[in-house]
Amino acid sequence: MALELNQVTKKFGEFTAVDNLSLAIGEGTMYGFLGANGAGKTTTFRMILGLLNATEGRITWKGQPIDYGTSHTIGYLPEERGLYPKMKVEDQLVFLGELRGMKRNDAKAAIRKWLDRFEVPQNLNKKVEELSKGNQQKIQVIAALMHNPELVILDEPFSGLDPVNVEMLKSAVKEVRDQGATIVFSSHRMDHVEELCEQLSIVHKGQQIVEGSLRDVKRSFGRQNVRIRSDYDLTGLQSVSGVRNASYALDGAVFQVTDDETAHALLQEALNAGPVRHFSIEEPSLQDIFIAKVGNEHA
Ligand SMILES: Nc1ncnc2c1ncn2[C@@H]1O[C@H](COP(=O)(O)OP(=O)(O)OP(=O)(O)O)[C@@H](O)[C@H]1O
Repeated sequence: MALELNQVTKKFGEFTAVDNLSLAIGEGTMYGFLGANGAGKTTTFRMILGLLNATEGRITWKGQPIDYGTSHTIGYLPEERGLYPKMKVEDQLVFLGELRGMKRNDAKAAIRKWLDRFEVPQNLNKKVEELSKGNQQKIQVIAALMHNPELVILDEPFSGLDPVNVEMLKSAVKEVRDQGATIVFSSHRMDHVEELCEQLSIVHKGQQIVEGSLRDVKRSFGRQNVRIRSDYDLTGLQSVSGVRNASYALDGAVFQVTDDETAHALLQEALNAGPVRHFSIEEPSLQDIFIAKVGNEHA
């Protein structure tokens, strides 16, 4: 495994922010790190990067602890974005690239390539404070990727981006992964994680409560969704035995069930109410799993 966390704990005084966390992340994979606010994601990232010391446990990248010597092979998008508002985009990125061991001309070429890629070449000589929040975010993403890092850690990379920019960033991140980088990112958006990640963890109050491949996580959840569309009243169906949860929309309802018999009983009841326009049994979404595991109050 490329990145390994072995029984890592972080305490701030008496408070345990990360509790006995173990992760094994394969080289060239994309890993989703999920959790509600305060779950311990940023603290974990800071420990991986060596910005915080773990209270207990061991963290290695390709078998070695991450330190100053390896830091140029790592790209980090921090949650609290930290650009200098008065500095021009190019000067700022050249400075950050040089800090990561790039030659000036290589940095300049990479900056132009990435600004084109993110469709903002006109921002090269603008001050950061002149840019919109989303465009500042693109600059910070470029700072994390421009030196072709082997390990990329992205803390909430999609927050604050509009849907077009989200797609642009997703495809850039996939490309970086396809070129061999290992990518770990946190997100509150389950759909992004479903789309991008082979493996994932859900942490809750510092503890890992779910871990594995997307497929295994879904299978082991043991529930499926029954979707029914009908113009007739379906509200009585939530009392069908075996229904765990029901949500209603204008054109129908979704019921969480644990077995096929309940699904068929739901179909029968719906047909008793009137014609059914759509019936399907679907695997649970990551959102369903997150809410069931972490609780509605954090969704
Ligand atoms: N330096 C610190 N001193 C004391 N407590 C801290 C410190 N840094 C983080 N914490 C606490 O540790 C817990 C985990 O915080 P962390 O920032 O890692 O959560 P997170 O999962 O990244 O949350 P979010 O999704 O809101 O960014 C929180 O309760 C936070 O208040």
